[in-house]
Amino acid sequence: MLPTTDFTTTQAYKYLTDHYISIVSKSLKELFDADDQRFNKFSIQFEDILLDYSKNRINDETLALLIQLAKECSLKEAIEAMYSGEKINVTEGRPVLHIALRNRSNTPIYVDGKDVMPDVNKVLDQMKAFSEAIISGEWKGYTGKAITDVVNIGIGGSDLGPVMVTEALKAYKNHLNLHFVSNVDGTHIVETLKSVDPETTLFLVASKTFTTQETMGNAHSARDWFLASGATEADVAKHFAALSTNAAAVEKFGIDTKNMFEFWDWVGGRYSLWSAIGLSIALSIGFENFADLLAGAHATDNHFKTAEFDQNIPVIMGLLGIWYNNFFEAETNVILPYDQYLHRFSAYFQQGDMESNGKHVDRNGKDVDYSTGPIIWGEPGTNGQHAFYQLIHQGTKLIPADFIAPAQSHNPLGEHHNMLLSNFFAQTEALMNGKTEEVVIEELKAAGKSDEEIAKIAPFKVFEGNRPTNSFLIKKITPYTLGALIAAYEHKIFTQGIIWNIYSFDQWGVELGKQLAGKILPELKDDAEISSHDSSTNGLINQYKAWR
Ligand SMILES: O=P(O)(O)OC[C@H]1O[C@H](O)[C@H](O)[C@@H](O)[C@@H]1O
Repeated sequence: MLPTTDFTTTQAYKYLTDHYISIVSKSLKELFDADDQRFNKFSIQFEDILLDYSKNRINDETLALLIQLAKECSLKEAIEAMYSGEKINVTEGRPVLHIALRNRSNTPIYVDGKDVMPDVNKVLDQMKAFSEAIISGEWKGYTGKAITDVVNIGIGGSDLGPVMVTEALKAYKNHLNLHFVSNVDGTHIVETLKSVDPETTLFLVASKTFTTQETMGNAHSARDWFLASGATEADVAKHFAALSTNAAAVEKFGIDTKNMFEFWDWVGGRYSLWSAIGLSIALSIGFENFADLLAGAHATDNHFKTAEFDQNIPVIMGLLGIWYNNFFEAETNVILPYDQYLHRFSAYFQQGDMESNGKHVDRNGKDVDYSTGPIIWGEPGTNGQHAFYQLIHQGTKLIPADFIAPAQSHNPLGEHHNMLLSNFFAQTEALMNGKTEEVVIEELKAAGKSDEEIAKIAPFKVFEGNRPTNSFLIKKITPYTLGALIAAYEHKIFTQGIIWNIYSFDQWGVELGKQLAGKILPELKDDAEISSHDSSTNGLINQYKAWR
């Protein structure tokens, strides 16, 4: 079972509270001046990933105390509990085993006394055979033509992972055109169907529960569109496959269970890209590349389980996040990939992190009196620099930032990659060092400004710096390194959830809105005036009825 320690009652937390006072008065620049070994000390290389975390507001003592905190919160035991298939998702009564989906060494993992690996491998074999048949053109649509387009219909965890990874690995893409429909807004499916041909399109209905309103709505509309093209019910089997844990609902929908790719309730939706939900990834980049993605994640799983905490990338990421969240009172964490292919990476971890650790009740069922999961956001560099970096550099909020960049580009083009990386290096340096008033004055003098002009403008040009960053330099974004990176972020979330003493693998907070939407939907059927809600909701519904 997971520990239930309140981390604010640990010795380490008390020491960290005092230690914070000594660190907060020091600038990063001073910390670097005081220790020429910072980079060597505070960086970790794992496989082809280098994490430099030296530009954080820490010193040796901070790190030692944070590691002590992890130990006092029994992080090691919690990792063991997850990996051994204990039902650590207590509120849903399930184990948490996305690690089993990428367990390429096939060591047995038991759930209720049964090794899950044979079933995992069976579905992987099914995905391999299916994706190869589609990619090679051996699989034919109902008029005998090969498949050219794949439409994944899913939302949340059944959409964001496949979207993020297929975009991130576009350089490995084959001839198939991938489309993703998630929003219940009819625009999404209508616009997608405009660009595909029913004779050559494969629909993947991706839903863990196979009850999600949006996905079921879109899947029904896709099937209606398919049948309206002249295809028959018998043709559905050639054009629809299901990725789900719910065989009964798949059958009820009319998808042949031969075309169903199964996964299990111990896979959380936001951790499911490694499961059958990743079929669109395997179709887009081929099964071997998908297997490499799993292998990269497996390498990180082993690293997380076995590396000492001071050499453990997910543990360090998690602890630094706690340092800022709970001592510096930072509210957000920005993720900034300097790689256009990674443009959905931050959006993916908005769900991964915020749905996991956006909780205010601890594992004892009590309200917490400390801050838990941060707000995750971000966009690729360099675009973000020209949009919101102003606030990161000169705003009033402390925003710890993760910078991610590949050393090798898939698209070497003239000086582009050096230009991109020069920005990547420059930003973390600028955030750390800032720019003093003296330097600003020097610059203005050199530009020929008068003393009066300088006095007027100088304050606005000062950067206080001292803004913390992590830098991930990755040799190249390959399926393997991407798998390793995603898994590192996943385990960072786990680390933080354990220390905050919350359950990271349920998501009750998304239910209320769904329930209420279910009540309101029948009220929208006719034009009768509504008075069953508060005045705001009534007013909005009635105006909607008047205008529609
Ligand atoms: O895969 P599904 O069962 O369709 O669920 C799709 C998504 O919807 C839910 O509301 C959850 O918040 C997500 O965690 C989940 O990924």
